[in-house]
Amino acid sequence: MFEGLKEKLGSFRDDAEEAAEEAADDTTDDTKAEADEAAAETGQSAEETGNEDPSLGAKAKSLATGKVILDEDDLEEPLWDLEMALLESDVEMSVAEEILDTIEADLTGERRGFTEQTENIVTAALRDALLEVIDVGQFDFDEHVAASEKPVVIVFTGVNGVGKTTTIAKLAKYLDDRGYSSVLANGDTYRAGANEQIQEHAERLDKKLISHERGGDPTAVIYDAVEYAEANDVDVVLGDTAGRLHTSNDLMAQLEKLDRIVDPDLTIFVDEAVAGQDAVNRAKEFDSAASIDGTILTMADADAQGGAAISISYVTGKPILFLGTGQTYDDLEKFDPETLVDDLLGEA
Ligand SMILES: Nc1nc2c(ncn2[C@@H]2O[C@H](COP(=O)(O)OP(=O)(O)OP(=O)(O)O)[C@@H](O)[C@H]2O)c(=O)[nH]1
Repeated sequence: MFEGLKEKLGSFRDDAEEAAEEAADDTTDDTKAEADEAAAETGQSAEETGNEDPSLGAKAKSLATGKVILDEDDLEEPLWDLEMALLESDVEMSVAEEILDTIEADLTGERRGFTEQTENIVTAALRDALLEVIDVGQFDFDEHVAASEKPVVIVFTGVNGVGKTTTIAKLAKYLDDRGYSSVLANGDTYRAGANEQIQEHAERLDKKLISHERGGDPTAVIYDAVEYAEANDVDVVLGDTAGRLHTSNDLMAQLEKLDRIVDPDLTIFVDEAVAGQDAVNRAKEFDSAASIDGTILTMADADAQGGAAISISYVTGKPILFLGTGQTYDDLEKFDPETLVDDLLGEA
């Protein structure tokens, strides 16, 4: 998962560390030269005079503890390369800029005190920068379900063909494993074959499916599912919707009606990690049309770039809740920003 991105982050780390070492050498040389000069003037050694320039002395000394790091010029090239690498990985422009700003602020000047090796300092800056954009509005899905009044109604939105149906089935299994019953509802009354497709999953998972004829009203389907859940003590309603984005008015009208009549607890946007920047753009559009509460990215297992995973939370202001990591029902990983960042930095 995200191998290409890991490699690029690794290259930045190497380059930034090298730049840090070079800057450290320069500073040490400067300090030594100043001290030697002062010693030559008095005919004593620098240690004897105690005459080392206090600021340079402090700077050189701090290199051992890693307190003063670099100035902007030292970092210009590695940061430029990192920006290009992030954009190549389909990271959204504003997200790439935020990452660079955080790294620069962390590594230059004395904004933070470090007590470790250069390697750790660069890694810490990268970690901070990644978390800054990925860890946005994160909430615990399991806790949310536990704390919500039952039935919890979760509606899924997003364009067709991104694995939405499989994701709903995976989530039914996920909930099952945690002791929650669920009912599936096919609010995608638009697409031919949608009922049959979700029915197959429902049968395999031994779940009830509520569906209407093709062309029916999606809100009515989900409403029926809520009634079914209430009557049968079912904990969670998982409702698919048609992912049409022909005009956002269509979508808005559909979701406004859903909001008014069913009032879902969560609206989750589903898209493919592999779609990169397209997924990020769609997330923005769906969020402005439907005000999403979070995202599930499918096909993360097939995505080397990681651009969508890095960008979507920052761009929408809503967290990623799960990653789809394969084709079986168990291939759904709860999203944890720290775990992702550890993985990206090879620290998992
Ligand atoms: N490798 C991988 N395959 C997935 C993942 N999620 C879904 N798939 C596969 O993608 C294919 C399409 O998934 P479906 O759920 O049927 O999605 P769809 O019918 O194309 O479209 P929607 O349900 O409308 O999104 C299926 O073969 C799924 O097994 C995932 O996270 N990783």
